[in-house]
Amino acid sequence: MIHFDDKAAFAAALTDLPMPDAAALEAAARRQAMLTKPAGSLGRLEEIALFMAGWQGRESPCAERIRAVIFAGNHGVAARGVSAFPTEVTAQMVTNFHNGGAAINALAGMCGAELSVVALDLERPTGDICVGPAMSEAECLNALNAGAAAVDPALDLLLLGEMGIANTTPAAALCAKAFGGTAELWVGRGTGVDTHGLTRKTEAVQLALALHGDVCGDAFETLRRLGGREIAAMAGAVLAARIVRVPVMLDGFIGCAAIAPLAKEAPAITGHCLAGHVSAEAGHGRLLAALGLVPLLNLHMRLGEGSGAAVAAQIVRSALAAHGGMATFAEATVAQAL
Ligand SMILES: Cc1cc2ncn([C@H]3O[C@H](COP(=O)(O)O)[C@@H](O)[C@H]3O)c2cc1C
Ligand SMILES: O=C(O)c1cccnc1
Repeated sequence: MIHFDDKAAFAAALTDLPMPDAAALEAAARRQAMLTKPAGSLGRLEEIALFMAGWQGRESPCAERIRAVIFAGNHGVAARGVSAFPTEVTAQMVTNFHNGGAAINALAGMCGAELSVVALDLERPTGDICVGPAMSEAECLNALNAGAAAVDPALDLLLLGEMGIANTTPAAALCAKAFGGTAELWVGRGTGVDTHGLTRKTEAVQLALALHGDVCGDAFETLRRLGGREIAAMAGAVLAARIVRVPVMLDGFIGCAAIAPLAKEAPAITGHCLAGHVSAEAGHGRLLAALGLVPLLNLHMRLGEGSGAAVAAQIVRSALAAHGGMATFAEATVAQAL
């Protein structure tokens, strides 16, 4: 299991990212070329099969062991009226996840994922990012390691989700810090705030950037100051998954914002990540473009929880079913292209 001993270990891991298995990639590409279809006719399904082959290190990758992890955390900035819902909903939804009643329970079931829920100190919200750092160094490191601990090297695919009332606000701050642009450019309606709520979010992001913008020296410090526990956990999970070459399916705006500070330092961090979907949250499309990711789906979802990632995992399963299950031209005695 991966564990980051201190922030220096986290920073060091970010500068030493493993790459996919070139031999497996080549073998998978050779197999792909022999399957009974015109070259490229399965479009992105072919790319996904090669992506999975490279990270799993085998010619015929599989999607049997899929885990969806939902990290939950509470946010001090919620007190500024930046969400349409009260903060109790975070813990209530955690109970709902355990009872099987949330969207992600149904959707994880459909893609064959086991669901794991990691509640991170819900009774202790982070500090309000407008007046101080979200977390102490120890809290941030703990959150990163909670994410790393959710990564089992034996997984075929890891889906990352989150639950945390108000977390689209720190997510917007992380995007603005990593990729520039005004607060307005990155804030969106989240759970459905009205125009006044949107103004309060914009102001909160502006205050947070004014306070921390110049002192976020690296990815750890940025996550610590502007992020939140579930956000840092997703970042830790992405980096840990990379170390053990487990491919990751990202979900919506918050999950992608979690890796923005990492991507600013090490753009290659997205190499083992697929973007499940582009959510309806205003900044998500722009964020995906900045991360260099092309979403698999655009279903106008704006839920979080890993819901879009779980739907997209079914596309991965389809890609691998074709890649592993189709006959070759030789096996099926089908004539090849002229
Ligand atoms: C019942 C309910 C279930 C959810 N599941 C995910 N979210 C999503 O909404 C929150 C972010 O939006 P904001 O920043 O506006 O609070 C996060 O918890 C996210 O996971 C939910 C929100 C609610 C209300
Ligand atoms: O993009 C998301 O995942 C999202 C958007 C709004 C609210 N919660 C999550």
